Parts: sequence; C-alpha cells; structure tokens
Amino acid sequence: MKPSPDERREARRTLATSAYSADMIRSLEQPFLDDGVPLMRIAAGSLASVADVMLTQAGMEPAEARIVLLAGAGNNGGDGLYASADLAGHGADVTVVATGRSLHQGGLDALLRAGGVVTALDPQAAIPGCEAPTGPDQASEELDQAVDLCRQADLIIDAMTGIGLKGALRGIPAALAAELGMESGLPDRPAWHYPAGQNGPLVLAVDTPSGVDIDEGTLPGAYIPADVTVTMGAMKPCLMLPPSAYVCGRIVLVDFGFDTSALVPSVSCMNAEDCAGLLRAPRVDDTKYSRGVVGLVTGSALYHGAGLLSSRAAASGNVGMIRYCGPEQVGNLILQELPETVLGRGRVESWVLGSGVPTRQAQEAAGPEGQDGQRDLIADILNRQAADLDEDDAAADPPVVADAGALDLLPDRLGPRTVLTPHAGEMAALLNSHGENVDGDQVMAEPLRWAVRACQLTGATILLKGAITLVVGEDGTDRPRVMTTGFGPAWLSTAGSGDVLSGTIGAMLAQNAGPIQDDATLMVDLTAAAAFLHGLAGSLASGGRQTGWEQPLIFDPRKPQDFADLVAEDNQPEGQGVVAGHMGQPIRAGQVADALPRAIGLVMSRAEGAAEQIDQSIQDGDDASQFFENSSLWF
Ligand SMILES: NC(=O)C1=CN([C@@H]2O[C@H](COP(=O)(O)OP(=O)(O)OC[C@H]3O[C@@H](n4cnc5c(N)ncnc54)[C@H](O)[C@@H]3O)[C@@H](O)[C@H]2O)[C@@H](O)CC1
Ligand SMILES: Nc1ncnc2c1ncn2[C@@H]1O[C@H](COP(=O)(O)OP(=O)(O)O)[C@@H](O)[C@H]1O
Ligand SMILES: [K+]
Repeated sequence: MKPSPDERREARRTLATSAYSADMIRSLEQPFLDDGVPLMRIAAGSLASVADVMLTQAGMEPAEARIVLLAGAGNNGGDGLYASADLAGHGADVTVVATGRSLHQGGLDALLRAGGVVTALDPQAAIPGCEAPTGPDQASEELDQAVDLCRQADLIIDAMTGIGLKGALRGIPAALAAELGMESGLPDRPAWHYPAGQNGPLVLAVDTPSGVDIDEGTLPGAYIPADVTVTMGAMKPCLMLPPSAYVCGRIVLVDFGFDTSALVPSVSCMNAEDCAGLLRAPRVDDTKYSRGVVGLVTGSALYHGAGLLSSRAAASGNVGMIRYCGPEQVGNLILQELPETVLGRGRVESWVLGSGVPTRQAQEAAGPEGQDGQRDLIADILNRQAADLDEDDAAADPPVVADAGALDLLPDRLGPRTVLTPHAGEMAALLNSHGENVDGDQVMAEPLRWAVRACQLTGATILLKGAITLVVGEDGTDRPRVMTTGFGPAWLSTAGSGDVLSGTIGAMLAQNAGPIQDDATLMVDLTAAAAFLHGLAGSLASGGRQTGWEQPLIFDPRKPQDFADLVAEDNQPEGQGVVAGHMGQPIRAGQVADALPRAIGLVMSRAEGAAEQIDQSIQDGDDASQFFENSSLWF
C-alpha cells in the first residue's frame, strides 16, 4: 500500500534526524545491492543534480564550469566518477585527480566516454589510459599541479574517501587535503553561512568530507571543509556530531528508500515534533502542583545573577511553580523580578543545583564572604540521591540537574535521573576527578568519546554543551543513547546562558515527573528537548536563522527537479530579505529565558496541528517558523 503523506513525512523526519554507523549503513545497502538496484548510479545522478544547483546558485553556467574531481580508489570515488561523467556529458570541463592506485572501473569508463581527463598522482598507480608519475620528483610536481588546478576550479568534488575511511587520511589524500583544506582543527570563520565560492572554489563532498571520522565525528587529521555534503541513503554520525558536523556545510540526504525500522540509530537529533511530544499540555483540572514544581539551589553569595537566571528559565518553562533556596539577597532579587517564586524548601518534582554556586576552590579563595550554605545543601540533596540508589529506590527522590558548582560535589555513584551539564572545561575537571587525564581542548576534539566516558564513570545522564550539544545516557541496553541538538545560534555563548539552560532542563523534568518515575531512559530525550528549546529561544531572541546545525535537505532521486525548485524558491529575492538578516543580533541570557514561553508555545501549537498559528507567525515575520521547515537557507 502506498504510504499516506503523513507517513511519508514521518519517515523523512526519522531519516533526517537519525544517524547510523558505517557498518549499519552497509547493512542497509545490502538488500538493495542484492536486488540489483544501481545505488551508485542513483547516488551519482543525485550528486550531479546538486552540483548543477550549486553552480547555478553561485552564478555560474554548469555547462561551462571547470570541475576537478578528487577520486579515491573505492566506491566513494566511483560515485564521484559517474557524477563527473554526467557533468562532463553536459559540457563541463572535468579533470579527475586519482588519489589512489586505481579507480572504480565502471566509473572510469563512463568518465572517459564523456570526455573527462584523468591524472594519477601515485607513482604506483595502474589506471588504464593514464600514465603514473615515474618517480618521487615527478609525483611531487604532479601533486603541486593538481593543487593549482583545484584552486583555479569552479567546483571541487571530494570523493577521496567515504564510509570506508580508516583512521586519519594518509598519503596523497592527506597531502591534498592539507593544501586545499585544513591540516587539522576547525577553520576560523564566522558561524553563519557566507556566500560559498567567493574566496575559492565551491566544495561538494561525496557522502562525507574525506578525512572526518565517520562514527565518532572527530577530525583526526587533514580534511577539506565542504560547502555542501551530499550523503547517500542515510545520515552518518559524523554529519550530526561535533566537531565534524561543523565542516560538512549544508547537508543533502539522498533518499534511497532504506528500511531503517529494525535499527536503533547510533545518534539521534532532537527536533520540534519530538520535543512537542515531551512537553506536558496543561489539563482541564490542573493545579500548580500537578503541573510540576521546580526547586532551585542556584546562585550564591558570590554570584547572585545565576540564581535569578535559572529561576527565570524554570518559571518560564511550563511548570506550576518554582521554589528557590539560597541566600537572602538572591531571594530578594528573584522576588523583585519573579514575585510568583516561593522561597525555601518544600515538595518539588525536580531539583536544579549548582548554577552560580562556586566550586570548592573558588569558595575557599573567596574566604568568609563565600560561605552561604549552598554547597552543603547541594551535597545533601545529591547524597540522598545516592542513598536511594543504594536502597534500590532510585525513583524515590526527584530528578536532579547538577550544574557548575554542583559538579565537584557528586557522590561516587549516580543514576540516570541525575543530569550533569558541564561545558568542555567542567567536563575535563569531572573526568580528571575520576582518574582520566584530559583537558578542555581534548574534550572539544572528541566530545562523543568523553561524554560517553563520563556517563560510564558516573552513571548519570550527561549533557555536554556546545554549538551542537550532546546528551548521553542510559538506553536500557548495553549501548548508551546519544542525542544531539544544534538549533541554537552562536550568540547563545554568552554569560548566564548555561544558567538559563539548567533552569529549562529542571522545568522539563518537573513537568514529566510521572513518566520519569516509570522510565529513566526518558531522561536523555527530556534533557535534549530542553536544550532544543533553549536553542530555539536563543534564536527567537536573536531574530536570526543561524544555528549550530541544520537538518539535511532531502533529495528524492525520482524528482530531482523538486530539489532544484526548493532551493531556488528559498533564494527568491524576498527570501533573500530574510536570508540577509539571517545572522540575527547579539543576545543576553535573560532574553533567552524571556523567549522560552514563545518557543514552547510554537512547538506545542505545531503538535496540536494548529497550522494557522504557524502561518500567522510566518506572516508576522517570526523566524521561529522556519526552524520547522525542512528547507531553509541553502548555502
Ligand atoms: N556499496 C555501494 O554500492 C554504495 C556505496 N556508496 C559509496 O561508497 C562509499 C563506500 O565505499 P568503499 O567501501 O569502497 O570505501 P571508500 O571509497 O569510502 O573508501 C575506501 C578507499 O579509501 C582509501 N582509504 C581508506 N582509509 C584511508 C586513509 N586513512 N587514508 C587514505 N586513504 C584511505 C582506501 O584505500 C580505498 O581506496 C560510500 O561512502 C558511498 O560514497 C554509494 O555509492 C551508495 C552505494
Ligand atoms: N557556538 C555556539 N552556538 C550555539 N550555542 C552555543 C555555542 N556556544 C555555546 N552555546 C550554548 O550556550 C550555553 C553556554 O553555557 P555555559 O558555557 O554554561 O555558559 P555560562 O556558564 O556563562 O552560563 C550552552 O547551552 C551552550 O550549548
Ligand atoms: K568524500
């Protein structure tokens, strides 16, 4: 039976927000290959269409374009060769630089038939119809010439390696990538998209940018940052995980029609629909207590503001009430802005601990002025959690968010109902206290590895902050569950933003107290949903469209024109108006907290299918609506 439009939309949402390891991708491909489906030809046709759109968007005539294909010896090179054959067939001037010792035979034949030219860089290359360099000197000369050729090209198609990459790039691919792209680390450039192709050739990566680690999302060595990555069949972890996802450019996912229903994704991305399902809709007979109460032990004698910011977010996060515990001056400050706050302890459905509370070291350095009892109260709450675990009654106490100053008060053993929210520096300190030897830069370079490690060492749910935030926690299986969210603008990295995040998570947990008691694995989804809302609120406050990560555009190989139309539409002159303002404006953390109710309302109204409200917000020029569309700024 033909799927309904709703089913199709749902399937595509799953496709866009689920990433599978290289091994899983091969298992998805296999039944198609067994059935003789020409996946490589479909991949290549899609690549050629996207290349065409890229060139056109950049103001070039595809039939007159100078294209260089960097082709490896594997199937990734094969994809590139068939695509280049298509492009050459339409008139483009195509040169293939073979980076390995051979080329995919079928692809090479097609390319040569279409009039493409091949250069080999490896002296040991055996490629029919192509002479290999005779020795190291000629090889090095040829390499320099290939680099020059690439620099003068309109478009570089990077098909050196895909999911077959092992370790960091070596040899000729590494040398080319270091010259044309990055030798290591991230490029230093503004967070928002800038017109691609202005400072050099356009770069189109085939399946993944060659050199990024497929399953871990790291940058182990040289690679070429892409303007667009066209990925085949399904998302790979490197397209969603930091830091590699930052160098993939706009992602286009070619829908082969894979059946992913039997697989648990390696990484999933939080999105508006899933978030909507996790927000508790108020009931007709609700009371402020049934909607959830958040308790906060945040702010301190040393840092007043964090108490206010976390409270402001919690109170704005769709709950019935907040209780604040802390120094009198901070309580008074909160009451001035949030007179609805109740001061002092009482029954709560979640705790937010530690934002704006000094670490042990900072408190000791401050002397008597830093003594305010906050750390003692936090330690008491955390220890009660640990005692519950020991008594096998983990659900007895409310779930906890442990941030900043709570992170050096953790008992040895925690459960998934405790969320730790370190940034990279705090993560390093946390890991070091558990016997690892790592600094903040190393955490940033391998965020997945270290978030998983922290989860294993502490037993807690881990949220590691960044432009793409990672959440790792229990899945009820022996594999941790990994979620990402990157829907916030770079403007969110501002003082107090983390305090707003902890309050937002607290509110998400309090309104879901019942479901969490039944199922601790929900903690990952709820934490990621809170981070998603935090990002969306940041976007609303900044008024821009720039985000840490954008959902892939889906390419239907049966309807290539749909894609071209979609991109063209998105770049209409009036669309450009939105696009021109896409970077938005700087924000303060308080504005993020204030935008939270709007973010929640938008997400929930979408869940209720109230399309008119979304339409209205589009007419009102509300950029939030664009977060929900699977089309946005092209590149
Ligand atoms: N199996 C299929 O029929 C399909 C495969 N597809 C493409 O095929 C790709 C996978 O193809 P393969 O399995 O052949 O693997 P790849 O082509 O991704 O990689 C293998 C090649 O990379 C080289 N390589 C590996 N590690 C290296 C390193 N560290 N430094 C330098 N070179 C290195 C190898 O020597 C080999 O030449 C996918 O990424 C996708 O692009 C798509 O066409 C869809 C269908
Ligand atoms: N480049 C970025 N793009 C989007 N969000 C970011 C970026 N950098 C940081 N963030 C987000 O901003 C927040 C910063 O939190 P944190 O480092 O704890 O700040 P503070 O301690 O000042 O409150 C986190 O939610 C993080 O995910
Ligand atoms: K590639």
